[in-house]
Amino acid sequence: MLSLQRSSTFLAREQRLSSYRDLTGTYRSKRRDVSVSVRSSGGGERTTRASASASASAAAAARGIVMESTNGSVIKEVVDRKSTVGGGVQDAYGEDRATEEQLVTPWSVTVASGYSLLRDPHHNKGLGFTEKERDAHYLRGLLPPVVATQELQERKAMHNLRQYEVPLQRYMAMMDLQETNERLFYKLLIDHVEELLPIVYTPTVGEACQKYGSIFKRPQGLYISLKEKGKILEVLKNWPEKKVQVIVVTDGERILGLGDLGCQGMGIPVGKLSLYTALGGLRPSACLPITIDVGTNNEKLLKDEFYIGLRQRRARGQEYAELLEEFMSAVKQNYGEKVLIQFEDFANHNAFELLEKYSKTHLVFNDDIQGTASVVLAGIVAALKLVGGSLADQRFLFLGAGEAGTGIAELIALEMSKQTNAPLEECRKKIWLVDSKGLIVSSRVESLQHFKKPWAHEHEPVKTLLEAVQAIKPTVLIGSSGVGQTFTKEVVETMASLNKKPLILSLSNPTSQSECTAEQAYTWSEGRAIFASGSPFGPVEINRKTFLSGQANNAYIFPGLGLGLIMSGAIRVHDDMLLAASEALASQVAQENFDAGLIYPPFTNIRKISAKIAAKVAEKVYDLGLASHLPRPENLEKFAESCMYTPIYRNYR
Ligand SMILES: O=C([O-])CC(=O)C(=O)O
Ligand SMILES: [Mg+2]
Repeated sequence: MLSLQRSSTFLAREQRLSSYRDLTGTYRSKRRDVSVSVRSSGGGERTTRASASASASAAAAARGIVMESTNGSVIKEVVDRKSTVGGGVQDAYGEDRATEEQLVTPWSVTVASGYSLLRDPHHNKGLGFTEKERDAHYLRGLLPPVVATQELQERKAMHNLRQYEVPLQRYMAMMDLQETNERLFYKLLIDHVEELLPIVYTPTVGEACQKYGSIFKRPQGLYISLKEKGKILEVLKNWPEKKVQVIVVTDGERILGLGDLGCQGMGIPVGKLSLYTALGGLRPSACLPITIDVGTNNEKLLKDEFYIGLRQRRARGQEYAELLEEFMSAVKQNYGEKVLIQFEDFANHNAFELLEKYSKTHLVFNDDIQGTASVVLAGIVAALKLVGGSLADQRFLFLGAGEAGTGIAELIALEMSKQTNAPLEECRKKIWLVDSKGLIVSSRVESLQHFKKPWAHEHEPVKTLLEAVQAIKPTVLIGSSGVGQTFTKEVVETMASLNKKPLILSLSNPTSQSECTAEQAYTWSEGRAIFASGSPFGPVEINRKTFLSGQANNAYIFPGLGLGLIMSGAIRVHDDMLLAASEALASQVAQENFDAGLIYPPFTNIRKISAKIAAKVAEKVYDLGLASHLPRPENLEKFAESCMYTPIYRNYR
């Protein structure tokens, strides 16, 4: 291990000299931001932003000369740890390989200082700037005298957050923190993951998306609308970070189980990516949230004066396909083929098509189809310890035959086929799906959408879920319908009458859309159900006995999966990687979890779990010959851990 120091040129004084007050007395800058390519003398190219008034510095920087600000201050900041692999030197993600000699050669970037430093969320430390830093970086007088540690700031932030009783207010406070002091935001999220996950993620993020227009303060992520057609590459270039490694993109048509929220779906990519960093250790600057706005068919939003998106109905067909094609090509052109693109919360019809089309040419995966499948398979495999029997001994019934339902069904069938050597087709026959028209059976095959066809087995028509439970006699019941309260008392009671330990998974999000609550599942099954849900439920007390339930949410999988793909330099996603992720997660359920009736490990250990998932995924990537970061690190789990971002404040010297 060695650490890389890079020197940063701070241009505070130049900034001041070139600033003036406008007529309203507001401080204005004469400079225009320009993109500048900064090349280290060692040859590794970095692109950053500098200012035109600093063009001399920029030009010098571009030639690899370390510039000093006009008063001569140069700041060195320690950047993320580097690891030595196979004699060459590689950064934590396998990027920018350089020799040791090159690494000690400084390269320069321009970073704000003084007043601007306090308003730069990536570098701000609040009251955490030391006396020396205050002197060196023009902060004297801009902060009160006290110097507060990050731990103290964390305690204060948590104290303040807990004063809010309304979850949406906590969400807004967290977003404010992310936008003002990124490292403190991640420290909070990592150290209090169980408490804060329901705030920055489901269920509160769902409400935030519904009200996104009215709570909107500062833009987060990148908006690409029909207006940007023909200019998407330019739009991507406007994003300030150049080393993007993962993009989460939505078109907002099916946000959780809340339906079409159009442009306001942005809360989802933002939330998912904050988990990539907090749970999976990807650097915040490597994460890019994107919302593609092709309109919305949500009448309420179209009439809402605070709506932030295009006020038109959704583009479909060729117009939609062309915009997406331009987007996908622009991403590859701008970031290369190793950037991971996670499709999130697209409606069924587009989700399957986009995945099918772009999985051949890009590093893509659909979290709702594949991430959910991987996490649910893990829960089922773990649950077998409590339920008994093998995977092939179970009968599965789904309510909901969309992305999640068919995605999970297919991954279960694949795993079953792997375990038993039975043909996939045979394994699928143990899995039944109910959609809005009843049980999916062969007599309906002509009218079924293509992704439902493999599940049309021989059976007489069955109209309702209850009748389907009675007819199929499942051991496992899975809700993926996006419709709340559909696992009725009769349905759960029937499951309990058929099974000693019925496995019931209510996956739909947010909490309002859950097929049943934890309390209902435990009460109606007389405490015999093994239950997990997509959104979290607290402990339930029945007859003075406490029941816990796990969260079957793709948040267990995508951060580790993403880390594994990125650290190995994967160029394609393969089903075997999803199975590997699933096995890795299932193996993390400890005896004490089982004893408490849980089929998932607690989120408190999630960074360790993510490292294990990443290692297993990377192993598959290497085994399948899809890795571009060579040579393969010897200990993948240690390597994954060493890659992970930590939110501790850095020293500016
Ligand atoms: O976001 C979540 O909590 C899980 C998910 O992908 C969805 O429900 O669409
Ligand atoms: Mg989703």
